[in-house]
Amino acid sequence: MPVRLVMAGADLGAQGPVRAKICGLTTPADVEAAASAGAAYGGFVFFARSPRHLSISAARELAVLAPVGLAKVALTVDADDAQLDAILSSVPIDILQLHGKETPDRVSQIRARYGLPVMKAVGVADAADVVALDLYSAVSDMLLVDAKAPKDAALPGGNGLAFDWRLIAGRRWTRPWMLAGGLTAANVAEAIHLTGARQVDVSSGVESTPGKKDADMIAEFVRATVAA
Ligand SMILES: O=C(O)c1ccccc1N[C@@H]1O[C@H](COP(=O)(O)O)[C@@H](O)[C@H]1O
Repeated sequence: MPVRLVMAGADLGAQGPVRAKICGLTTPADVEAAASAGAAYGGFVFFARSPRHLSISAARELAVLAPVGLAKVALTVDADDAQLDAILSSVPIDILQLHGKETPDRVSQIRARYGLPVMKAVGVADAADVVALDLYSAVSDMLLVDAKAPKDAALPGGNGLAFDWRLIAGRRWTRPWMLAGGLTAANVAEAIHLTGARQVDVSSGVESTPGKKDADMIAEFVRATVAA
C-alpha cells in the first residue's frame, strides 16, 4: 500500500483515530496480531544486538505476510549503504526508520538514494534535545520522538523507557511525527493527551519477555490507542 506521508502531515493533525506502530515483529503470529488489532505500521528490526533482530530472509518472509493497511517499517541503526541495499533489495519495505546517530546530511542521502519515506528517531531527555527535532524535521518525512537511551544501555531504543512527555507538550513540527518510549496499554492514553501525538510506537510494552510479542498485549495497546 502506498504510504500517504505527505498527506499525512495534514491528516494526522486532527482526523481519525491515533495510529499505532508495533515494532519488533519476529514471527508470522506477530504480523497477524498487529494487523488484526488494527495497527497501521509493523516494524522489523535490523540491528544485531537487539533481541528483535531479523535476518534479511526472515524479514522477507514476514513482510510478504503483511496485509494492505499494515505499512512495513525497517528499523536500522547507523546502517551503511551496503546494509540498506541488502535489506531493500530483498524485503518489500514502505518506510525506513533511522534509529542511530545519522546526521541530517545522511538522512538526506538515504532519502535520495532509496526514494522511500524516512522516519528519523530523535532521543529526548531534556529541552536541548527538542531542538534536534526541528533540525531533522527539515530533512525527514516523519519524526519519531523517543526516549534518549541511557549511556550504558545496550540498545539505542527499545528499552521500555519513557521520557518526560511535558518536554514536548503542545509542540508541533512541519512533519508528521510519532511518539515512542516506554509506552504501554496503561499509559498510552495519558501520553497522547499530554503530547497531542496522533501516532504512537511500541515495542517492549507489548512483550511478555524481551523480544517476545504477546498478541493480547498488542490488541490491548491498539484498543487503548484508538480509544484515547
Ligand atoms: O526495538 C528494538 O530492539 C530497537 C533496537 C534499536 C533501536 C530501536 C529499537 N526500538 C525502537 O525503540 C522505540 C521505543 O521502544 P520501547 O517501546 O520503549 O521498547 C521504538 O520506536 C522502537 O521502534
